[in-house]
Amino acid sequence: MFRSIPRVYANIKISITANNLLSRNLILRGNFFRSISYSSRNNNGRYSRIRTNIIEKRELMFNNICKRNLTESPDLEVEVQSKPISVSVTPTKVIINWPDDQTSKFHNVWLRDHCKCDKCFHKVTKQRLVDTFKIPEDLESTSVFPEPNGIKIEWSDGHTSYFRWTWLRRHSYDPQFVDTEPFLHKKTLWNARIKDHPPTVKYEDVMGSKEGLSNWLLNIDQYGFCFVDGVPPKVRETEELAKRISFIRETHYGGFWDFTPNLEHGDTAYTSLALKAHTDNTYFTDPSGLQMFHLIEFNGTGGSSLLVDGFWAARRLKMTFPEAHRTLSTIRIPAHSAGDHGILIEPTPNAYPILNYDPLTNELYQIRYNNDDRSTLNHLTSNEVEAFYDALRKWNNILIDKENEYWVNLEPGRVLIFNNWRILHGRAEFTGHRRLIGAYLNWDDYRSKLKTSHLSSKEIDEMI
Ligand SMILES: C[N+](C)(C)CCCC[C@H](N)C(=O)O
Ligand SMILES: O=C(O)CCC(=O)C(=O)O
Repeated sequence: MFRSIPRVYANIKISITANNLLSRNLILRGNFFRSISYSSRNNNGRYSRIRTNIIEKRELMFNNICKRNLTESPDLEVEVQSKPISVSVTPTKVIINWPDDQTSKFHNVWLRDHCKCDKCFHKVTKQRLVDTFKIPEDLESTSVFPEPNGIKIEWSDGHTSYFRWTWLRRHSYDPQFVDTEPFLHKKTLWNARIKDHPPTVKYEDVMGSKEGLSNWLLNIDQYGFCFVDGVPPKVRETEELAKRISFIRETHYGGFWDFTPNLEHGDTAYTSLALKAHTDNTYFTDPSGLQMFHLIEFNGTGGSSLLVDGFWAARRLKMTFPEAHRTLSTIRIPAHSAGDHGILIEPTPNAYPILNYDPLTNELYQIRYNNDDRSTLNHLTSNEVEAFYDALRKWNNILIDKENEYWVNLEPGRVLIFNNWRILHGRAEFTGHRRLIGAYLNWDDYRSKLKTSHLSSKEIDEMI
């Protein structure tokens, strides 16, 4: 547990004197330290800031307490580090020095544009009310008054803003500090050994409480899939379970599906053929985020379900064949769904890489892979064609490695839901009658429910 962290109080007054000379006396009296810093315009008109810090030994203790606790929760980092040591201003910025010796610089226009007072930000709709384009380009702070939990800023346009230290620390952009969604990034990659302890929750927990729903969603986020046991093997209850997360995504296959191998739709899913590991909807610009399956009737042979952790496979590829990994992260693949009369679905732009990384965090966020739905490769150079097929073979070898394949027999009462942007799924061929029901859910609606089922409204306000 965290020891109670001493609070640091700040009592700072900054004033801008007349004839534009900037003289600032920052007197910061806190339990641990005093800091006196001031800026003045020197002879050639440039601002220089001289700061003398008198830091007593107790401040080191403060830092040590902070450091020991920081590793345990990035959110704590926001809390603990967001009690500034000193604040200073320039004609265009407000500068905050944090206890960990980090310094954030915020443009005046950025702060004014992000003001969260009732006049500038709609408390209910969480939308901006301030007119960004009426903020003076030469906006300056006329006075700044830091308080225990935040800072009040009076602006040259007559407006007053208030920002919580925790919000400023979380949204600092120069530099950036905190991963604003730490709990969403705890991923557990897995291989075939997951069969010994697949993530599983109970239907009555999911339907019965917010905690049950949140736990289900956190499992899906962490493992990429989760079973729900005890679900009545019926359409209504299964559809209700899907809607526990969000409304169902309608596609050209309909909304909530209930299908058998009767080619009701022009897709091999509606046959008894084997389906290799794939993700669905590579032909949509925005592939479904979650896919739910409930096998409610089956009397035949075969038909086992396959799951492969695409994030695990991508990591294996990157470690063993980095060049192939680079190829599949860059070469864009076209896809189509054209089996139904009057349907020709292709994404915009018309091709995406199989492995999609966030250009900002360099985190793998989406796998788009269905070799059967891949369209004609008519846009690659000769070298790219050779590189692509070489990389594809390496990728496929990882997907079909028994070490990485999790085969499981779905059965009535056990619902499977998985992240279609991460988990590849497939099916063994089968004979006989097989009735599968399920649904797609949108990615953004899933992530929204994941956050709102886990975060308080105050935490959500901190994130936006
Ligand atoms: C709607 N339902 C899940 C039954 C079938 C979807 C068809 C799968 C398609 N080949 C794809 O990979 O997206
Ligand atoms: O029939 C199954 O078990 C899965 C079908 C499938 O892979 C799909 O609909 O995308």
